[in-house]
Amino acid sequence: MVKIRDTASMEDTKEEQGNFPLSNAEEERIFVSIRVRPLNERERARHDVSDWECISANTIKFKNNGHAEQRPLSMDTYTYDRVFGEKCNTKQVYEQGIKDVALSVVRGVNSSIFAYGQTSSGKTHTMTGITEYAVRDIYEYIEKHKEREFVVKFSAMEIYNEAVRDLLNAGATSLRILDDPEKGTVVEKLTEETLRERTQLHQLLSICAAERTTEETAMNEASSRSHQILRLTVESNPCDYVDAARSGVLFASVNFVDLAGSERASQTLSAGTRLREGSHINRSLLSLGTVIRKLSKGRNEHVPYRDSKLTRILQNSLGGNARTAIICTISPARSQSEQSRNTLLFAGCAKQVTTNARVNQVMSDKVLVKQLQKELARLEIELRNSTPNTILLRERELQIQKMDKVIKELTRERDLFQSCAENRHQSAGKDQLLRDDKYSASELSGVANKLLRRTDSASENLKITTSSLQHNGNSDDDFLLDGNSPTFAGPDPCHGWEEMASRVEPEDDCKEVPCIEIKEVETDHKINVKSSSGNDHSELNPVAVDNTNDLIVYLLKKSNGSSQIDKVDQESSKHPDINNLEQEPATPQLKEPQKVSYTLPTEVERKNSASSVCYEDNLPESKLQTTERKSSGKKSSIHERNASVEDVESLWDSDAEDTASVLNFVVGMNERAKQKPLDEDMDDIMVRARASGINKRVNRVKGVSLIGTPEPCNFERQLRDTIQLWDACNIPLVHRSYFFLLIKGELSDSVYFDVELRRLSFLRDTFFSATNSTGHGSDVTPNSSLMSLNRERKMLSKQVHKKFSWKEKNELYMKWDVDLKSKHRSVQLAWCLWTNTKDLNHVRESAALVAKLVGFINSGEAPKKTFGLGFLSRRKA
Ligand SMILES: Nc1ncnc2c1ncn2[C@@H]1O[C@H](COP(=O)(O)OP(=O)(O)OP(=O)(O)O)[C@@H](O)[C@H]1O
Repeated sequence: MVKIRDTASMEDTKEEQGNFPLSNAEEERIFVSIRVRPLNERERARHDVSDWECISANTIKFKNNGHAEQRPLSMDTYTYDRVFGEKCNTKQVYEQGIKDVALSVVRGVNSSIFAYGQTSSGKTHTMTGITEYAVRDIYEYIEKHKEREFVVKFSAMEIYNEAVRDLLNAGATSLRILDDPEKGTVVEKLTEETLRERTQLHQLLSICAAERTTEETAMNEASSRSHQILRLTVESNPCDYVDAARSGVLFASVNFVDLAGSERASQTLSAGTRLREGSHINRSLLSLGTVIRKLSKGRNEHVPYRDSKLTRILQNSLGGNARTAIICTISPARSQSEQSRNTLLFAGCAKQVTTNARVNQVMSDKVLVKQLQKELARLEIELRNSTPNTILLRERELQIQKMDKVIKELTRERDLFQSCAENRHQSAGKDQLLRDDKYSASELSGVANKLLRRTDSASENLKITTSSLQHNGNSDDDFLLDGNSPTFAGPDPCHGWEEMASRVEPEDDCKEVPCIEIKEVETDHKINVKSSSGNDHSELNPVAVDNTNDLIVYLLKKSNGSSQIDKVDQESSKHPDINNLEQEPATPQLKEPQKVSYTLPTEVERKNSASSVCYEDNLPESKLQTTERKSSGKKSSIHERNASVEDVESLWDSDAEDTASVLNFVVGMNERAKQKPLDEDMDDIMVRARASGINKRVNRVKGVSLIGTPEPCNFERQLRDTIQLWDACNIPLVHRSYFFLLIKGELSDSVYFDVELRRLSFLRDTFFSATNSTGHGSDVTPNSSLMSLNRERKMLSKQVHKKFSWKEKNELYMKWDVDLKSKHRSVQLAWCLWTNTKDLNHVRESAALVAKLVGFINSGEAPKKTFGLGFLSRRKA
């Protein structure tokens, strides 16, 4: 449905549309007119008088003429759209209102013209003329507008006793009433008429008019007892003043309805067939009246259109999609006054009814198919033309997405570096102070770089081999492997960081940082000689022993015998705690030493003992001799001199405190033992050593040669095994750091190592045995451990990147700058990765821990090489 457009373009059609304004046709009242016929012959014969007078164009007045017997009417004037008196002809009735409604059909607007009134009031007489005029005007309009195509369909039906008959097909059965969603109520089996059938229509109308003329003479005897409907349906292409698509078809119909007489049955004095006819007529008219009355009230209540065939067929015309005009005909005779009054009341109700007419546009099947075909062709053309563009567009969208990603990544990096730059700028003052400090971050980071590089080369040789012992170079590049540094078989924890360190800040200065000497490591571990490896040392061959400790024990046993060792143990049990010697002044009275039985009962230890490479075992005899010569070159040869306090002091004062030197010393002691009992000299040595305040070295001497306290090789082995297991189990650096904080160079350290080794071996055997085939022990190579570290680092890196937002990371970096005083981004990042946590408090604690570690390392109290953060240590002054 398309609403009628209220535009100036409609003005040119007003002339032919008459007075009925189309612009207000969207919602309008039913056009109601009254026509009063003249008194007919019969009425005149009865000397009936006319009681109705049209006092204006739209007002009719009842003339009471002073007849006393006449029941007074409730009102005597009635106003309608138009009233036509006795002297008005049908053409005037048509021209003054009906024409405009009837011609709406050519513009696609439904219309209906009713004739309502009592029998013989002139309904048929009026409608016959109006239909003729309307059809004539419609055809004239069609002929006048040759630019438009019209299809006119004509049908005539009769509703008689609630049955619909086709008046143009006498033999047809009753017609069924169907509901069309687009065209409204239609009657099946419509007879189509074209312009060529115009003659037939006129013939029909002429016949009707002739019949009515005959009826006039017979009056009620020829009265129509049915409702006759002539329907003219017009299909056309849209006119200019309708806002409709050109491809649509206007579809409208005009109904000319000649109703049956509205008189009451009682007034007809009929019976039988007439009564039955009247009941049906009254039923239809009663329904029509009810519909009109309900519509006139304007309420949204149910309108009983389906109560009768008449109202059902005229549903659209009554308050629906149609313009409607009702001509109420009345007889002026006084004898018909009450009927006339009823008709006027009906007209008054009808006047209140509004309809909502619209232009009906219907897509015919042919037009619809054509339109769809056109649309399909257009879309196909568009698709063909747009295909390359679509592909190109998608490619460009992908490019844009990629560029967006790159831009975001670059923006992120830029922001990160900007924040770094700001942090550095803010801490410039602090940096200045740090530069003055020997422990400045830049120095540390530079040192870290260099150490990392060195560690890299060193890690390739980390397996303890004879060659590593042979290495005694003093060059800075090899300082990590010099004899003063504790060596271990595991991979360097720093190794995995070197790549990041060198990548992030390759320009860092590399400063030499000598390792903390091994002599600073307090190795006060006591070892129960008998349980060091579970071997029977009395049967040991010096070449076949597994480790240094076993070798020492073997040598001692060989020189002094088991009884001597037992004696030493007994003697040592009387000695005071060696740790107390540091705090207490030197005194010749020995305190009872703390006896800590260091047992290695675990399978891990036993495996290590069997698999770990022993310095001495792998030390070729020729090299050993070389070492001995070197030692003898510096100090008086132990082989040549018997061990004495001077020997011990000079030995520990010397820089050659490597394991080989210790072994040389032990060998010398062994040879000396062959000549003279050892206990006297050793007691003498101990007393004098304490007096000279070199208790650490005394402890070490004791550990090496007298009472079996932990000696360097054992400590190194524990450390090495621990680190290997750390690597094998991917133990985070934070744990390693905490562990090293426990190590204070005391006898109790062995307990920590023991527990740690047990725990790690359990972890490795339980969780890492399947994934890490190399496991722990000599199979762990630096390369494999490095790969493991890198894997762990990558894994943690992913986790950290997921866990930390950039804001958190920046906060973390800032915290690092403050706490660690390190601008070395790679160190910070590495720590961040290793800590593997999102809890910033924990990270801060870790940072504080690292700072503490750095201080710990710098103070010389920790074996820096054993720390993953050893490279952070400063150059010794
Ligand atoms: N305006 C008129 N001028 C002259 N004669 C008229 C007029 N109206 C009606 N008549 C005549 O009155 C007679 C009855 O008219 P008509 O048949 O049209 O009435 P009706 O309302 O159709 O009756 P029915 O309901 O019984 O069909 C006819 O002979 C007709 O010629």
